[in-house]
Amino acid sequence: MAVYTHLGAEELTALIAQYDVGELVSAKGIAEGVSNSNWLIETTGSDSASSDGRGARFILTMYERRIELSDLPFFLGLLDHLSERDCPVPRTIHDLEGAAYRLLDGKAIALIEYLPGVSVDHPTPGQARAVGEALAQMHAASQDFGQTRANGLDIEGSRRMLAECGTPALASIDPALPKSLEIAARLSEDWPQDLPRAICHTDLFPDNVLMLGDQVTGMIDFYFACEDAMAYDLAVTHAAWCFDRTGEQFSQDIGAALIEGYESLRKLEPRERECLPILAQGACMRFIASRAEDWIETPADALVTRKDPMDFVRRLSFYGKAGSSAFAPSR
Ligand SMILES: Nc1ncnc2c1ncn2[C@@H]1O[C@H](COP(=O)(O)OP(=O)(O)O)[C@@H](O)[C@H]1O
Ligand SMILES: N[C@@H](CCOP(=O)(O)O)C(=O)O
Repeated sequence: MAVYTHLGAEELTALIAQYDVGELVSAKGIAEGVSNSNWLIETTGSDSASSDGRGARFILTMYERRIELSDLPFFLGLLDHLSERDCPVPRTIHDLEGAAYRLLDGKAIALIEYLPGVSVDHPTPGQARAVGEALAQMHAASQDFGQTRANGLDIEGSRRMLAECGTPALASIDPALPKSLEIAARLSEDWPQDLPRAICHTDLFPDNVLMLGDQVTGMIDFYFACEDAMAYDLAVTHAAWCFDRTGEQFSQDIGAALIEGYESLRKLEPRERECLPILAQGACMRFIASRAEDWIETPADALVTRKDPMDFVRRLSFYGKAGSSAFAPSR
């Protein structure tokens, strides 16, 4: 689930009245997601690409965890920048005073364009190809964004987050988990610093991509977006799309299609290709760290499905053993 905060009908009606989107018709809490509270909002207005004669639909997001208020102009401005450049990204709906976000009881909220599509559980090579292409399009479109944000969960940030969990707490999740600390230290020492950069999504999992058939209709959840190496973003997406949920089964075909789609718009430099194995291991480390921290900090009775860090320990081990063969074209 991800509705952490209850908003009453009166509160929602008053909130929607602050936007030029018509009157509130309905608001339904959205179960998916883990970080923020989200509602699907319907209004009497028609100011939305998704309007189908029944009114207009929007996503209302209340920012709950891991998001600094000072980063919101970057995230919401990025949505507008990318959607203006025809990337499949929802735009931010600004309020009557032009503000991209508002505060409600001390929490930030934003109204976001609703995009059609569904998240796939078992992607096909055609879908992976489209995702690779959409990622490359986003990297190109972000070049003139003009704002930047550091990656707080880069390899050193991930190593620190994991270390702060403490060995006993990590071992209580799984006895094999503390070993990741040593690997994180090694990756941090060897991390490449010379790769071409752009604004990256850094969390482009299947549940953050909306699709209709083989078409990407929406890339959402840009709340980890930051400046980093473009090949790192591709490596994150590879780790997120090319395995079954638990990380036991790797699909060479999905990986090859993803990279082929990316390279149809932006060819990787030889140095970027050479670094893919270490970048993918760093990507796994980032999700091991955040999942371990969430696992330890989430109360056992919270209505949130905790994600297992071991799913990414398995991927990490795969990338460590496979090296560059994990990124080879399909046979
Ligand atoms: N712009 C959008 N258009 C359509 N559905 C969306 C949009 N944004 C979010 N959603 C829906 O809300 C769910 C949760 O959103 P997400 O941003 O991933 O939340 P969280 O940050 O909590 O992970 C998504 O899985 C999707 O179903
Ligand atoms: N994709 C990450 C978790 C981040 O959560 P999101 O719902 O905000 O995408 C993971 O799988 O660990």
